[in-house]
Amino acid sequence: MTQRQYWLVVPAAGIGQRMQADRPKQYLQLRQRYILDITLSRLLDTGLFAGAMVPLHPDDRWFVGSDSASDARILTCTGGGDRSDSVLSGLDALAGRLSDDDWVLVHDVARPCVAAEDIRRLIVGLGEGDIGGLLAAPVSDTIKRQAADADSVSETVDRRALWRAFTPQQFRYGLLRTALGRARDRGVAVTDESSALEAMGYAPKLVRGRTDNIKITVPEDLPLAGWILDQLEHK
Ligand SMILES: Nc1ccn([C@@H]2O[C@H](COP(=O)(O)OP(=O)(O)OP(=O)(O)O)[C@@H](O)[C@H]2O)c(=O)n1
Ligand SMILES: C[C@](O)(CO)[C@H](O)COP(=O)(O)O
Repeated sequence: MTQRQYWLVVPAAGIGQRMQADRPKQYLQLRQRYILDITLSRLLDTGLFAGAMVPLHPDDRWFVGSDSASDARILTCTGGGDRSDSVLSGLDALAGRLSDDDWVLVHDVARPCVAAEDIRRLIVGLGEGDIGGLLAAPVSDTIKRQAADADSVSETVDRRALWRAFTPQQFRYGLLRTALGRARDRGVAVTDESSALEAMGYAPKLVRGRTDNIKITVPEDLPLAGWILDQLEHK
């Protein structure tokens, strides 16, 4: 049987508007390291991947000074206007290195607390026959739908079948490239890879992941991520 390669695409072309910092959030520091360097080393140190493609903002001036810039396992390309454009640019830039059946794991650069055990659970949980899937966790809060005035509750939503989508999200290279290309061509907005596959009628697999795999989004997430990393590294 052919041994399939596993590659990473780590979109890092965002500007971090909600973080309100003086630079994109992936270049803020946690324990004297860029978030980008922490995320990439936690992924690559698993030893599971052939390499990582990292789409960057066209005006990025920080990557060149990062530890990752001198890591031969890491390639870069220019990202796009939204996350899905950046991921598609990354997949396009990998053309010729992967065959359609190789696996790609897409992981937000803004999720540095990803645990190696979660990555392994995702890869093992998706059999060779599967189209792919994602790390996710069942919603645990009571969920409200806002009313038209945006200030009050219209209803409480039944949460029993609701999951929060995380990354990594793992799909076959060829199918993911096709799905994201179609979503773009049809003007379908997709905020994750699974949505692009769902739009083609596929049902990606949900693999339960750790809820401390947070996406650093707003300022209060930064100290929380530092604390989570301390716990993960002292286990
Ligand atoms: N055009 C874009 C937008 C986002 N991303 C990446 O997609 C991931 C998730 O996006 P998000 O957390 O929303 O990051 P930002 O877009 O940077 O944040 P904001 O929405 O607050 O501006 C991040 O790793 C981000 O760098 C990207 O590669 N290209
Ligand atoms: C991919 C993702 O992190 C899954 O939760 C999320 O969809 C990214 O969304 P954002 O709109 O870019 O924050």
